[in-house]
Amino acid sequence: MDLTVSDLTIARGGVPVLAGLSFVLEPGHALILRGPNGIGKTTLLRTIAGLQPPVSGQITGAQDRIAYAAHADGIKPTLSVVENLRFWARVFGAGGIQPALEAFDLTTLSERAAGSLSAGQKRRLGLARLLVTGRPIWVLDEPTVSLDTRAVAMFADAVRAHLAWGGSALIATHIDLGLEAGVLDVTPFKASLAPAAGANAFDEAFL
Ligand SMILES: Nc1ncnc2c1ncn2[C@@H]1O[C@H](COP(=O)(O)OP(=O)(O)OP(=O)(O)O)[C@@H](O)[C@H]1O
Repeated sequence: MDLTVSDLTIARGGVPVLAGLSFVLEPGHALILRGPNGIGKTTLLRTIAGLQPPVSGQITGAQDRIAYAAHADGIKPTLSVVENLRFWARVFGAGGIQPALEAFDLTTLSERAAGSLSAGQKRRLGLARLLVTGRPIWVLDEPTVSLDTRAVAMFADAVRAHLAWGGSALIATHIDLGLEAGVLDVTPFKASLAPAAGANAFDEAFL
């Protein structure tokens, strides 16, 4: 099933950031989300993931089908690497823990407390989590932060395998992942700014 976004307007802190955005993401395809800092990429991904409502417009095909990886890794520091994956597999009712460990070269770290991992290792665990969700649409916000060249290649391989399985991915990134993917540049959808008072509003829900 496609993920379809129609005439979407989104806001952050009460200020519209993007307006009139429409696109379709089909199974087996990836879209790279591009645009300058602060334009609203994270806001768009959060809206598609259902963490905030749109101001207007429609999102269809997203319900219970999205695995979202935000800037934060979302890992449980006191659980081991393998316990983290078991936890997420149980939350999503899926599995495939061993392949997830292997895909991100985490097998030798599987009994380590996640809180004791390096930043790049934590990021690999956060991404391995995607594989145990069983969810078809990956929505990823700067997934390669802290990753070295080898880990970026592991991640790109995992995305390719996901697409080959019939999944899809929407990825905000500033680097070239070497994927066959479309580009969604949101720069033309920048909304005109609301009055200055609105622009200063702080939205705690984003923390
Ligand atoms: N907690 C907040 N409350 C209100 N406004 C915020 C908050 N956090 C960010 N903003 C503003 O919302 C706008 C959109 O931010 P967003 O994080 O979606 O941009 P982005 O395109 O993902 O940026 P980047 O490339 O820097 O990650 C920016 O102008 C930002 O200053």
